[in-house]
Amino acid sequence: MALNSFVVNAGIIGALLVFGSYYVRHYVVMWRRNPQGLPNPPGPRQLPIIGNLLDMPRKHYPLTHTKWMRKYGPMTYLVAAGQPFLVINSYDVAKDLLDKRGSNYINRPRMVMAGELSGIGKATGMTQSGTLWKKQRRYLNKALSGEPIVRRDYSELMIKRATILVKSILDHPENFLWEVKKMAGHVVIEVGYGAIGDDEDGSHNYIDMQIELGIITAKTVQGYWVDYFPWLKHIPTWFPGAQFKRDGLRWGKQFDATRDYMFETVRKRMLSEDQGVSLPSSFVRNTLRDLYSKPPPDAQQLKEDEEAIKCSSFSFYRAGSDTVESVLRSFLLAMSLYPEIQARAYAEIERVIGSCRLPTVNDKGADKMPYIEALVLEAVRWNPPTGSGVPHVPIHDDVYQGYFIPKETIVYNNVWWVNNSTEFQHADVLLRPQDRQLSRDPVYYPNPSDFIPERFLLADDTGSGVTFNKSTLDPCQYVFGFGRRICPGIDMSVQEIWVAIVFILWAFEVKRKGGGKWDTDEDRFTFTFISHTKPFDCDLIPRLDKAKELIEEAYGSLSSPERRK
Ligand code: HEM
Repeated sequence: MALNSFVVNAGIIGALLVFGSYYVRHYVVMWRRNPQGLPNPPGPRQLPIIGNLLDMPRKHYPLTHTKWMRKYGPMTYLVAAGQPFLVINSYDVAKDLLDKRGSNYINRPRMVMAGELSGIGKATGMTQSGTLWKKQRRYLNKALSGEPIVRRDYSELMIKRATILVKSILDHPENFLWEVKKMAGHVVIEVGYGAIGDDEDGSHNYIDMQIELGIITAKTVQGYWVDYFPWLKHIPTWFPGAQFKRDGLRWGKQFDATRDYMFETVRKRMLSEDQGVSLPSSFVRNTLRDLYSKPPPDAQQLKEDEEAIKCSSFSFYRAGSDTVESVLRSFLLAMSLYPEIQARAYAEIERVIGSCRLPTVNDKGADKMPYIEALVLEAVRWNPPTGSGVPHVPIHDDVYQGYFIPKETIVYNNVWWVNNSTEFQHADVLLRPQDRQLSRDPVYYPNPSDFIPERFLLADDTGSGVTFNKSTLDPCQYVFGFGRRICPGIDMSVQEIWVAIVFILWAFEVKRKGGGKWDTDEDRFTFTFISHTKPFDCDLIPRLDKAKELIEEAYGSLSSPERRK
């Protein structure tokens, strides 16, 4: 008994000493770097020794960030275990800091568990700024820059994948959510690697591997003590309590093995292409071909470029699937909850495309189908996939609106907030008009929790239709992030979401099935790192026999590996 209480007391004292040393070090460093004594932005009161450790959310970040917004205004500042955090709750502040001062707010947080132990840090989105990251961005930007390039290079593939999606739902309507997940995964896998699995022995199914890695990623970013106390990563794996390290190293090996396998498979086949083996176009094949046709002057640079291609192709795989799936799930849930909106969208599809041909990307455009264009934006806004953004980190100290923001602060930007106009007026801090908020701002989006594509439309002068309303804030301006780290996949995502939505509505009527409570945002969405709808059920009822025939015909003309489901 006495020994037990000694161990407990020693543990508590040890923890207090560790926290205390971080706390003291943080304030000494701040005092030295901020000689004018400028205040930090407002935030919850910091307790001695542990700072704001108890205030830090472990889940539902966007909801907690929104609460802080009501209390502290456009910026909330916290310190936990010596690590400063800033939550931006305003579009204009995000533009000022992350866009206009983008060369400063360019880094990512040091995530010891996810980045260093588990190897996820090799993904473009986690790589710190520097030569490797710049090279990765250059390759990604070249492959994805601009709507015309996306339309030219990826439309055919997206139409093929949407055809397979509709065919799969026709065959197994009960699996519609799984089929949507697969489509989102298959598009990026095929763009990246030209195949959705290893065709030689069929033993590597890339989508299963992707789902496994997704589960691991979700575990690693949950917040481990080692993220607060990086020295913990040096404790030996056999040490009691070092399970996190054993897990991290195991997961890291799995990440590396998957990344290497997928890259090397394409590279080896590409090198034998000249001997008559033909290989489908893909990001890895095309960028490696360009690289090998004009190799850099020295072997070291060549190695760096190969590494950059390997990591950036893996980013398609990791960053471009869950996010698109999230928007498509939001769209399906909305269609089941708002049948009158679905009817309006289908009327436009029927008028422009009809039932005698498949949709094509040539049907896309605010001049051709403005309602569908608005529907896509509303699906993106309704539940932004990364509600609290992906954190940025400044490399230098900064002063903004009289507040001191230390370098290495972890900066979240909350693109979500739940509110309604009454609550807005009663907010503890009155927001100035220029501190515009994001997806749930009643000033920008009246009745923000409702799914209303019309908010992006105006009745046109002739009264015969609608035109696009350019004065409504386009959610793509914030949902895809800010500054130098902005998502390189915006055009690709918007086009892919458009193709999937049009194919689904053209082929099916989405009907609500089952009960459940779907009234509020909290009833509908998970607010996890990638926020999805909660599981829901609906019937997808085929609209027309002719549509079914056209899909069967298009599907029949695909080769067998493409049809592999
Ligand atoms: C609806 C779909 C998508 C959403 C909502 C989304 C959102 C985001 C956001 C918020 C960021 C962080 C930006 C920042 O730091 O400010 C990001 C980064 C990134 N996204 Fe996307 N994304 C989507 C689809 C895609 C696709 C299809 C790709 C694949 C090509 C992709 C590749 C990336 C990469 C590589 C980064 C890291 C960029 C960097 O750190 O330099 N994303 N995305």
